[in-house]
Amino acid sequence: MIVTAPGYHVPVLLKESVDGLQINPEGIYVDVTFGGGGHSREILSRLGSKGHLYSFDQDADAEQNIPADEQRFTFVRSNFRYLRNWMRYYGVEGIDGLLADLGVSSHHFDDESRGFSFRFDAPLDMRMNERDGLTAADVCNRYSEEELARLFWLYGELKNGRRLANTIVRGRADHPIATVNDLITLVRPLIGANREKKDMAKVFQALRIEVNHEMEALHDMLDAAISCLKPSGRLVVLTYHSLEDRMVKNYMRSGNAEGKVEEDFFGNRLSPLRPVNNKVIIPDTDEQERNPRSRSAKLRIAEKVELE
Ligand SMILES: C[S@@+](CC[C@H](N)C(=O)[O-])C[C@H]1O[C@@H](n2cnc3c(N)ncnc32)[C@H](O)[C@@H]1O
Repeated sequence: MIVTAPGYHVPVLLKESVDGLQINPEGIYVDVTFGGGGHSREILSRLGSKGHLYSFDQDADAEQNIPADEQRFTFVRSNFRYLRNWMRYYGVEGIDGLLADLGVSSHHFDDESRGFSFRFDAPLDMRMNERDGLTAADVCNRYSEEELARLFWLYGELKNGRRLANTIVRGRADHPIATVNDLITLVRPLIGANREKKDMAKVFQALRIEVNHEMEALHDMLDAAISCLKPSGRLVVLTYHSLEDRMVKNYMRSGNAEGKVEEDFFGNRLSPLRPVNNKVIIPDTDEQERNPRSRSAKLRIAEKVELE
């Protein structure tokens, strides 16, 4: 039976993603995005007494979902970009599979106090790890117009990124941006009423990705995953926007973010990973209806190749 943390987060493509790990009951697995623990609990349900699961989350709130399974489960309160160091710390020489379910959880969007959602007024924070780094308000107040335009364009895919950036820079000169409502008041006039929800979500997504350095962390984690996986070990990744999906796709095909495939003298491909599903897996209409937050999900699976 599949058990999930009620109210915290509904896991996406739960069966398909955990099936993708091809679990060996005695193997060592890593869930780098523990959240509500839905995927972790499903992995644990398929492990025997000698298997082990290490689950990462940088957000303290996730700790409330830690299962009582000390023998087979270790929670790592850290950014997943430090995966390799943590595996070394725990004396793990190779892992049989890694699952990543990227981004934030429903808990983040539903928490009225953390500034992830434009539905609630709160300090404009958006840090998953509240112990570290710039808040979204700091980004809005300190970044240059050029830097703001780049992040709205790149991480929000907003065509009017330049105008948004210019409006923020002019607005903050009168009144520093501190809260969700400060930001909404400034940018709302630039967003068409018929697209308000969609475009506001993109503005917030862009800031969240920047605040949490999500692309850089993903890059570092994928490099670390390649070096930690045993031959035939599985890499399973769920993404929610096109930039991160492109990076995952490139890594799975070529072992690097650029998608550049190295070849040996004879023209054989030298990629450390082999995609298992050439066609991306997405939630069916039933899951999309049950869980609207699954709508943008894309699942990719790859296997570590033993290079000679
Ligand atoms: C989409 S949720 C995962 C939900 C989980 N699969 C479940 O079934 O409940 C993503 C989680 O990963 C965490 N996270 C995102 N980026 C992270 C990073 N770079 N390092 C550690 N945790 C991260 C977030 O705090 C969030 O709790």
